[in-house]
Amino acid sequence: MATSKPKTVAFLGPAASYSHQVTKSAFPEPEWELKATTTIRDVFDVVQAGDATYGVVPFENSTHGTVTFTLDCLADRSDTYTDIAVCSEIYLDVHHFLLGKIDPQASSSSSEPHATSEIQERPSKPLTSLAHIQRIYSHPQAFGQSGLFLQKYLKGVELIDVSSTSKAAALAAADETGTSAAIAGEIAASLVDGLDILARNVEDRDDNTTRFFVIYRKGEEQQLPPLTTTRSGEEEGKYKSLVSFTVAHRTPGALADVLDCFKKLALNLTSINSLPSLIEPFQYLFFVEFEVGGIPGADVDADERLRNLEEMVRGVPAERWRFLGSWKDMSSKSPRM
Ligand SMILES: O=C(O)C(=O)Cc1ccccc1
Repeated sequence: MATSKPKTVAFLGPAASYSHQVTKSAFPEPEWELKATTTIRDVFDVVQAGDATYGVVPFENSTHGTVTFTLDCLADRSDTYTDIAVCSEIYLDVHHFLLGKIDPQASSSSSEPHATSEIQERPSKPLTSLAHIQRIYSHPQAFGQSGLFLQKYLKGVELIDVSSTSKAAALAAADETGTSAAIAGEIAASLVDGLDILARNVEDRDDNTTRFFVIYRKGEEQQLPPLTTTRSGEEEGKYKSLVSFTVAHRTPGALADVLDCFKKLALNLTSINSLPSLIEPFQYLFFVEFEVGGIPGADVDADERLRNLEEMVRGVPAERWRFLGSWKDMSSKSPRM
């Protein structure tokens, strides 16, 4: 079958978001055409519609936890994304900056040079006075990862959630009063005109890391995305899979019975999440991510383990069981930067 479609990858934009940074590193241009969307849901829509071969979405952060917008789309409680699955993961070290305009009233003595010591003090000190800042824009994840800094230096200042950190940077730059700031990445500071760096590394922890998923449409001829380089250079393959399901709401031990299937098949769990099922109040849809060992689709043992799991959970039973993909474990790896 001839494929005339351009190789497009959708990501949460605008340019200079963390999603853009990670997408560029894994899907270099001009080989890949990158398509910025306004929301995470748009990424799912574009991939489901077949208008992009892949989509890149943030899934979880080491400091602040699951990105609920992404989990909500994966939950797909209205059966809109029935063809979407995860085929890859990418880890990104995330260091946030406070960007805005330096207060022209601030005396120059208040602007301390930034000490680049090896062990950074947390929360890090602002580079200049922040007394003029009245509002801060950012993605809710970035606010959640920078709580110590905000609490110490910007207590009581209005925090405004927006769709991405790069959108936040654009909004702060557009405020001519100079009283708005954004929490965004260093790349936003250089790509968005008219912003000064007011503070560096405002994240609560130095090891702040976000894991992104690469999604695709099942059944499409899948050209695997380019492999990311490894921190240690090794290419040994452990694979992970993700499933979602509900269990009988009023049966004691129903969730334990499903989890017991993973135990019996020696499938090590790597994450568990839940969201309201929207079937009835306080019933939950569960997401279980687990190690499968070899390459699903190419390794007989891995395929058999997945088949056995599917069979076993049917007898327990798990309801609304959905297989959301398998991919190579990149937890010790980073994208090309
Ligand atoms: O808003 C962005 O830049 C994103 O790509 C989402 C996000 C926000 C905070 C940390 C990592 C990803």
